[in-house]
Amino acid sequence: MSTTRGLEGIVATQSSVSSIIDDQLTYQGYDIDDLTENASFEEVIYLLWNGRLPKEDELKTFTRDIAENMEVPQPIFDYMKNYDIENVHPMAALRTAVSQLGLYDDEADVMDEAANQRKAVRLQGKVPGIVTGFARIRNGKEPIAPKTDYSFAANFLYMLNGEEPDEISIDAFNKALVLHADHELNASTFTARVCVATLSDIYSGVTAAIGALKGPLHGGANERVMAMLNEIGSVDQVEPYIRKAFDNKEKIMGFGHRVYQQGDPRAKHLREMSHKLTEITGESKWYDMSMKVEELVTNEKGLPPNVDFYSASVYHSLGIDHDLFTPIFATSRVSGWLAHILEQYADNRLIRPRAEYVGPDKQKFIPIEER
Ligand SMILES: CC(=O)SCCNC(=O)CCNC(=O)[C@H](O)C(C)(C)COP(=O)(O)OP(=O)(O)OC[C@H]1O[C@@H](n2cnc3c(N)ncnc32)[C@H](O)[C@@H]1OP(=O)(O)O
Ligand SMILES: O=C([O-])CC(=O)C(=O)O
Repeated sequence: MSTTRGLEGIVATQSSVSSIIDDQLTYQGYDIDDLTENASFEEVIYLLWNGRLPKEDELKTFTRDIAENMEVPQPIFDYMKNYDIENVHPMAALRTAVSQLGLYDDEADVMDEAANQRKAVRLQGKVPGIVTGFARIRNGKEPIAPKTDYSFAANFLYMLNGEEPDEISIDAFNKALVLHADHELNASTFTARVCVATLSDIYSGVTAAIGALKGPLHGGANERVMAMLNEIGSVDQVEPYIRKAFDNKEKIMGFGHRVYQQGDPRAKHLREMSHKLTEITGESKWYDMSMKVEELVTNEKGLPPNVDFYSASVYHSLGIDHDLFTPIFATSRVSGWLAHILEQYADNRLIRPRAEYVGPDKQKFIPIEER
């Protein structure tokens, strides 16, 4: 038996949802650059779940269908109100709430394809309300009901702030959602597929995936990027901070990637958005500091930024609390998880690899009083 640490380079399944080939990311064959410039997030969800772009009437119906499924069951909000909420991370709250959603869905364990498609719409619709509802409840405010004539991106910002969002913010948020929607067999997507390959339900699969995304080596890095920028404080402090981190062999959050060799194709879009948005807010320092960090880490360690690096200053510029960055990643990625879950169900086989045993051999049981 031979093992590959972290399953690096192992091809564990076939998938037609998204691909990374020669450092280029595509969803169902459409280049991410093209989709980021031109597509709404709803169009991308439809594409991921159906394998093709929607026609005009299909998109209208689908967009409305998701918006009409955004209301979160009140008991989930009531439960949040009983948390020791100041000590609850929003990713933990999201993980718990998605698990609870299964309790309020009569079809949770109905496994036919049509029921799974309906559950996918219900789940995708409710994640924004959970994230924004939690953010409001912890600030002593009531959750805000979605507007059925708003887009997904507009509804998220509206439910978060209780104000009609401006076009620049909606466009930036929509682009961020498109960029984060899917990413081949990343850790959280693999987790979702392993879970549902036992023929467990969609809510279990997405709950497991949220748990995997939460970690700092995966989606949890974006929140930590902002913490690092905050700690650095100003452009002239970037170099001493990063050199000290190098000396201490610390990982710089938002850099490196298991698959990309030359760089993450999503980062350039987020870099550009960060530039534009920080100019608008009059806080270019976040962009300038990020550029300086990138210059040092890329030149000296050969590590380019990944999707989590510039998304931090983008979300900060949209006025979003830093611990909501990873839940926003999840709000988008749930579309990819669901696409992979549906694909797994359509041609399922239990995922059960082997472990090479390296523990002690031929042990003999010793009675407790003799140990
Ligand atoms: C959406 C996403 O999930 S994107 C990734 C988000 N995560 C981060 O940004 C966290 C920081 N980055 C990392 O920890 C890694 O680059 C990962 C987790 C993304 C990829 O991990 P792996 O493919 O397992 O690479 P691994 O951690 O083995 O790193 C290989 C080498 O590069 C170094 N390295 C990798 N990333 C970094 C980093 N961000 N800062 C400093 N050094 C790094 C490692 O220390 C290691 O060096 P060594 O060989 O001298 O020990
Ligand atoms: O693919 C990965 O390993 C992590 C990543 O970039 C993502 O999930 O978007």
